[in-house]
Amino acid sequence: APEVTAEQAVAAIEGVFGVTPGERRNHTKGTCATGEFVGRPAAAAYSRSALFSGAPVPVVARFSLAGGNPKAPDTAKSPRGMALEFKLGDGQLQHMTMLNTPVFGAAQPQTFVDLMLAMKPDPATGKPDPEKLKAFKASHPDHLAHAKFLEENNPPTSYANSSYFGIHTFKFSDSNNRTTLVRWRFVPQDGERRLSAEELASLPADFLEQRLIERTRQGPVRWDMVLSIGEPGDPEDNPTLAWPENRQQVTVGTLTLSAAMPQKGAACEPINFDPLVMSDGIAASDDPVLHFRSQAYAASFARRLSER
Ligand code: HEM
Repeated sequence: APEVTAEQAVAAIEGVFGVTPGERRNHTKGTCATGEFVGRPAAAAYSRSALFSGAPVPVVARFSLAGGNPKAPDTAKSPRGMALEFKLGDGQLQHMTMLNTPVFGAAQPQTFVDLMLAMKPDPATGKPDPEKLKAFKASHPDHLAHAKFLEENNPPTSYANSSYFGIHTFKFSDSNNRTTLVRWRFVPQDGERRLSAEELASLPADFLEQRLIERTRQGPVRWDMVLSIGEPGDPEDNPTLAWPENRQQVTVGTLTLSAAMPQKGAACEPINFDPLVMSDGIAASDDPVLHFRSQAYAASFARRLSER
């Protein structure tokens, strides 16, 4: 079969959620934040990136709910996102565009597009056809680990009480050009907290933005950036497969967010958080989903810009 294109992927997302003119086609509902990142010397053993110099690096962040519904309820059992743009001193940028799930729900772009086609509302009922969703799950085993995680783990009580995972494998290169395969995640110093069943049923549609704004008013909110160090045989190009938990863990820096605000007119709004924007010392693996994302985000970005 011919490979699916980025335009087809964005059109399929629009088929499920419709279009909010001028807005992101996916992760439409979101909140901006600002702060800085400080790397630790331990990182130099893996990457020469200026990100880890130890000097404070300004960060623009965006938190979001997956999907193209601008009014998605904050109780939805869907992924939450954290996107970071690091402004390195020498004009370089580094992006990290993460989810609160340790794995993704598609080993190939086609699986993502097939999910959108299966989720498309039936014109008769206004809801997805349960038979199509069943058929999708039966024919796409690469989707199941992600779906199971979302089913078994309620959403976070606050954006500040969640871990966020880079999910894909990346290649870190040190100053001698020695390469290490890594996966990264951001672990909240406030601790992980999930909604109880009762909160899931009773909370209003909007609380994540207000809680983050209030949390940052009380003082800076921090996450540690932790690497898992890959070993031979670990999956390098499949974001649906977790690495063994006993891989070496290295804390390479701390993210500090000091302010949060609605996205309208704020610094994160116009950014295309393309995950392939990387600094010297950090490079992509061959993961086909990682490479496809860059094209899909560009297509979504072009659409939302043209409507402004
Ligand atoms: C085939 C796979 C995927 C497709 C087609 C896709 C598509 C998209 C699109 C179209 C956007 C909106 C871009 C914009 O207008 O700026 C988006 C946003 C986002 N995606 Fe993906 N995505 C995929 C996989 C992933 C994965 C694996 C992750 C995390 C590891 C992820 C995390 C995010 C986040 C956090 C945002 C919001 C970024 C922001 O705040 O601007 N996505 N995605």
